Amino acid sequence: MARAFLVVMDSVGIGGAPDADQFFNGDVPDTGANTLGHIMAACAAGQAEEGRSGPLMIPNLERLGMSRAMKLATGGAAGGANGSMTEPQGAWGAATEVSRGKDTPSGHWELAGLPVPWDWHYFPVARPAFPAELSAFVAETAGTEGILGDCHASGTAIISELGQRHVQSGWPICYTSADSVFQIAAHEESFGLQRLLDLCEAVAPKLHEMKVGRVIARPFVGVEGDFSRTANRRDFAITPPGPVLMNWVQDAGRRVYAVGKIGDIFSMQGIDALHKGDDATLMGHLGDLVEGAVDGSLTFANFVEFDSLFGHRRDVSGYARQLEWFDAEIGKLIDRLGAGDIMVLTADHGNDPTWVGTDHTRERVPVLVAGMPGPALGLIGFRDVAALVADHLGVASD
Ligand SMILES: O=P(O)(O)O[C@H]1O[C@H](CO)[C@@H](O)[C@H]1O
Ligand SMILES: [Mn+2]
Ligand SMILES: [Mn+2]
Repeated sequence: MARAFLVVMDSVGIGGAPDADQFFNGDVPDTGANTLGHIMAACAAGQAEEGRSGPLMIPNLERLGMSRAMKLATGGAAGGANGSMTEPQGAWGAATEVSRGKDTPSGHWELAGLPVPWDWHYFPVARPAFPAELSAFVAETAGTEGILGDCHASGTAIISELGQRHVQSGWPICYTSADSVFQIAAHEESFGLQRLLDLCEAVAPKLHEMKVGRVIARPFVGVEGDFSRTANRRDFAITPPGPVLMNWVQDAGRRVYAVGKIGDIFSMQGIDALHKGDDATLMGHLGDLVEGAVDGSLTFANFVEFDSLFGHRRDVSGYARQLEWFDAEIGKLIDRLGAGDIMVLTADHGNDPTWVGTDHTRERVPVLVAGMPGPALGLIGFRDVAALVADHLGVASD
């Protein structure tokens, strides 16, 4: 029986969102943002030479139609990592989001068939960013006299700025971004990792009531001048407000495997087994599932490091390296798919590393389907990805 692998390259947008002018990095609208396109251009211009060199080489994504998808998304010139516009080997298209958020849960829920039915709550770009009553509640729950931060920030910048004050005072560092998030950074040793996770879990229901999408634990280690975040991040997200692709698959008696952040993003809804780790580890898990996932199953994977390590950090060379690594690894897995399997490669939003600010960018995303030769998918909606997967598995999509 056919299997499906749905793989989200977190933040690998391809430009062209028709409503980009309504989304911002600071005061600057996202109009013209194009994560992959601008990385390709920087590479071709010799401006992404750290740890790699020359034009972006992503031959496996190219053979599935990446450049064509970008041309379709933007209505513009082909671009292309290797300049090739050869006939794609799989079905390909570009998808547009309707949910009113350019964040990870919005993108993933809609890809799983459930556009977000509400407006998220965002915190203002001001100091303090949080209502006094909320800050007091967080401090009281933490058992501290107050909180640090209370502003929009980049997570790496704020631990370097406030890490030492945090270690000395014991107060948690609370910050937000253009996403609907409440993030708490704390030192794994001086504050305690478990204490941080417990704090996030305890305050999450109140923030979810406010329609803040996620409370995120951001543990870090190190000493003044050398603080660094660890892999122990945890997201406490609002539960999806209705059934999603994974429920449809389970309801048909099939098995659902999740790889990476998918468990957090969907609060484990509709998931039988979860595999976690950094992206290299996740690629190993995905390979094991290409070998061993049972017939008729869905595997839903997220590779987050494009976004977290490079997009938010506006690191063009790093993003290009990650794309080239991912392309080489995913190419091996595509070649190992069984007869009747499909692998859908897509993304949840953009995060253009050449753009201003440090936040996501509103973009269309690629939809490249290995194992499904056929006509171009054209310009579709995010939720059509769920329908495509459900249809392939032969499960009802409602
Ligand atoms: O700057 P860091 O802490 O990585 O935060 C980023 O990660 C958050 C969640 O993905 C985004 O909302 C953005 O703020
Ligand atoms: Mn994301
Ligand atoms: Mn992000």
